Amino acid sequence: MVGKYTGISDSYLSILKALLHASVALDRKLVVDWVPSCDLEDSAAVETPDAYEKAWGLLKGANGVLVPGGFGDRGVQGKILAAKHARENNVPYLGICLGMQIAVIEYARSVMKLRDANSTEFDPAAKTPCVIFMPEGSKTHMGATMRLGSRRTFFQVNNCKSAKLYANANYVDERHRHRYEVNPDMVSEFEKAGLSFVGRDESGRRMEIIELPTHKFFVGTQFHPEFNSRPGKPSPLFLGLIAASSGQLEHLLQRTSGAVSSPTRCIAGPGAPKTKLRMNGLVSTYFANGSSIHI
Ligand SMILES: NC(=O)CC[C@H](N)C(=O)O
Repeated sequence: MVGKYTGISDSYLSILKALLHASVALDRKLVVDWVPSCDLEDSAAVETPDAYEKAWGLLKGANGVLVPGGFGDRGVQGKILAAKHARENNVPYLGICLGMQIAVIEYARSVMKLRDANSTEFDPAAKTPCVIFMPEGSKTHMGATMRLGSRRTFFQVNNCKSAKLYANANYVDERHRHRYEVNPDMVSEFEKAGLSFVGRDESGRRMEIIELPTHKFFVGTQFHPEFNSRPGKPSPLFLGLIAASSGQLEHLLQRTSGAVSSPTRCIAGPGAPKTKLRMNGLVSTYFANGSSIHI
């Protein structure tokens, strides 16, 4: 988990719970390594070399990377570097809200060679504004100008990983909390360069889900899937992240997209599950030993 408030354990509580719900459903013991995004930045190599080494060591050792939501520019460069690491090394990535926006910025800068690409949240005069303030908000009044609450996302393609995880639904309702969005005028340029916008709002102009089809699991959402995750009803995208991080994604996608029916697993011996119950078509089992996955 690469964030700004990693020292305060409650800051990302809903994310942590959502990771846990998904890990339980997939029989994996969750291990979260907290990586302060500032410590990944070049300046940290000079100012706090021990913290820099530690942060990069944790990031490179992770089976999956999650960049949660956030506001303001402190630590943003570190989050961009984390997204780049995940993208280039085929490490499963889930970017939520700001975590999606910085993945878009990273793609523009590294792949499309648009070095000036930025969000106008961090640089209001950005030459290549790939994330912009939503037109209907007020720049001067921060109160009550956020796009908040449950909104509908329509899948644009049905063979993408996120649509399969949501059981091939035509649309999903998830909760929002943001002021900025992907610049709709740059979307076709991004798509030509290989970044897919697989979920959009009803107008088709507001980007809700990004995916890199060639990557093991590289997904970003403008919405916050963690807010709808519950024990026994894990968020589909968190299931996807945990499954991809523990080598189970193909199997999970076959099940969630209805390609195969849910098999019941039989395991005998000392590592046999203590409890077995069925949730959402997933066989959920709890192991005494528990193979761990690191996020
Ligand atoms: N919740 C978030 O991550 C917000 C992202 C970004 N700061 C925005 O306002 O759009």
